[in-house]
Amino acid sequence: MSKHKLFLLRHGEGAWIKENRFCSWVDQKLSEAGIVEAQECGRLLKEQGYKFDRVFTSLLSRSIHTAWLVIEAMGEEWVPVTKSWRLNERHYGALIGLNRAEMALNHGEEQVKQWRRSYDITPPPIDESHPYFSEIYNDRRYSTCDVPTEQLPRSESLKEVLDRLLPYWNEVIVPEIKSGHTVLISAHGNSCRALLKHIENISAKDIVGVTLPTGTPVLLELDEDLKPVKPRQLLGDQEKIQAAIKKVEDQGKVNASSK
Ligand SMILES: O=C(OP(=O)(O)O)[C@H](O)COP(=O)(O)O
Repeated sequence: MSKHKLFLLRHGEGAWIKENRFCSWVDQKLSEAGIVEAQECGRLLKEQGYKFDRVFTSLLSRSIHTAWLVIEAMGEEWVPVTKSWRLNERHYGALIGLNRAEMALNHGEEQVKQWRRSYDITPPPIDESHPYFSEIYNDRRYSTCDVPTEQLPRSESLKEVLDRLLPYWNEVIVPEIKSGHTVLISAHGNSCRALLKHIENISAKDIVGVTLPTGTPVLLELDEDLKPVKPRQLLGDQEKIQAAIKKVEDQGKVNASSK
């Protein structure tokens, strides 16, 4: 029987989604469309009668703004919001800022798919010569983390995302859920995929086929041990959701719309 409801949300569209660039730890804001997506998401959740007691976000503005817009649209701005780097998007290393369609042209679509969706392939690391290195590592927010800046990732596979996320999940989020609180996690495509892999016990092979669109809440109904009691539900118009998933998948093809 379902005892707990947990909501995972990939933030609304970010500015670089239009440009088809790997965004990752670069702090791009929501686009105009992303703002609307987050507001519509909040309205949908309200209409369906859901309420949150705790909200968790990454340290990246797009996940924080999405959370704010959602709870504002629900008329629930008072709900506590807690932020951690451990919910940040996967660190895409040297791929940060690159265009996916150009990458597919240069390295092949299959290689780009492996970089994007495989479980244990780590992209090449970012180094000091990378155009976004200092913007990321000199940002004041990363001096507040529970590890020194030098120990923050320089590139991550999905497995490595799960490794850094799990302590936070187990020590901070799980106790909130078990105490009876309904939790929204407003995070990113791959930090949500890592968490889904863990909660739903998805195999390394099958996680390759899991893609999350922006601004679409994923409802997980869990038993007292936080095991799913039914398949995950992506809330909203199912046709639009399927089209949005395909659009994300197609970003890694040579003929993707924005190059
Ligand atoms: O920043 C990113 O994800 P986000 O938009 O969920 O924060 C990544 O660049 C997503 O890229 P991917 O869909 O190729 O894994």
